[in-house]
Amino acid sequence: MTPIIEVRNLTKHFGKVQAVNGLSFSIPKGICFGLLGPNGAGKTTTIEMMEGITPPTSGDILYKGTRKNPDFKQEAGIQFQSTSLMDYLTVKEVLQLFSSFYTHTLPVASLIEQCHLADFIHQQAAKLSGGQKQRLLLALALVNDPDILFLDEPTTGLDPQSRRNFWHLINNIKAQGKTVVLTTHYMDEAEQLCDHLVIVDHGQIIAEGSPSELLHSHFEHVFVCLDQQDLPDNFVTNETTQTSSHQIVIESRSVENTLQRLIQDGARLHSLQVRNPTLDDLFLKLTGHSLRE
Ligand SMILES: Nc1ncnc2c1ncn2[C@@H]1O[C@H](COP(=O)(O)OP(=O)(O)OP(=O)(O)O)[C@@H](O)[C@H]1O
Repeated sequence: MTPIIEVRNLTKHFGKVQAVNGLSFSIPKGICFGLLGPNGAGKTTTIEMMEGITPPTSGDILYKGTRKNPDFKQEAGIQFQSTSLMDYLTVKEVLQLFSSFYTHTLPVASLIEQCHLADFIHQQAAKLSGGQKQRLLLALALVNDPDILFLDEPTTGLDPQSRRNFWHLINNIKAQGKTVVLTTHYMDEAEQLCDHLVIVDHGQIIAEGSPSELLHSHFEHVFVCLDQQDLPDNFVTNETTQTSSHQIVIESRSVENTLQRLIQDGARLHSLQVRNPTLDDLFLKLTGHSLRE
């Protein structure tokens, strides 16, 4: 089946800065596709080129198999990283205003219900909390009932509860068969929402696949973590260890064997944690630095 978006050898220079450096990927219809990378990796520039906001320096972007598809503007919904709203309008008035820009729209009542806006429809946009504003921006991106929804770092700055609420809304949108393209630097967001991920650093793809494929193909072990002070001075292991601040992280292929040896060697286990590798660990392994740096 023709991908809904296909990107070929995309580059973008801003003067001497090479923001995007030869990206190629395809987005099948109906999935949640994520661009994951640290600040400055080129995510916003890439999504804005797909949205048609920023012209590429070189490369091609095909929508439903063609370069210039006149339907794109009617069929795409965009939530920018930051948007200025008419602060003196109420939530309902903003929704009505944006609806007037399109010929085909979803009923305002349905947007209010889908994005959980009912409790503050008469509130001025300026008075919304961070989470409420993001839900309004999501509703505005859905006004034209888009086939494809672009979300640029949609939960940056939100508290954990608001982020989870937002993820719930995105999963409902996915369940309607819409394609979602999002950028994020949160590995948990990528793991929760994305069916397929492209991990970018310095404008280039460093890994690609579903979150579970990526983790299974790069890691055969789990992490056994202990406070440094709980290990005996003479502790030696043939497993790979990393030290992060005051913690020792042992890459263990058998938790049972690692624990047995720790006990034999007289380690104290009260700070023990066993955890699976994350996308942040993968990023660290591939680039030598953390997603959060
Ligand atoms: N309009 C511009 N003019 C000059 N440089 C730019 C411009 N837009 C982006 N850049 C540079 O291009 C690089 C990629 O920026 P981009 O915003 O795409 O990264 P990002 O991954 O989205 O980061 P963030 O998560 O911080 O938004 C950065 O070095 C940035 O400074």
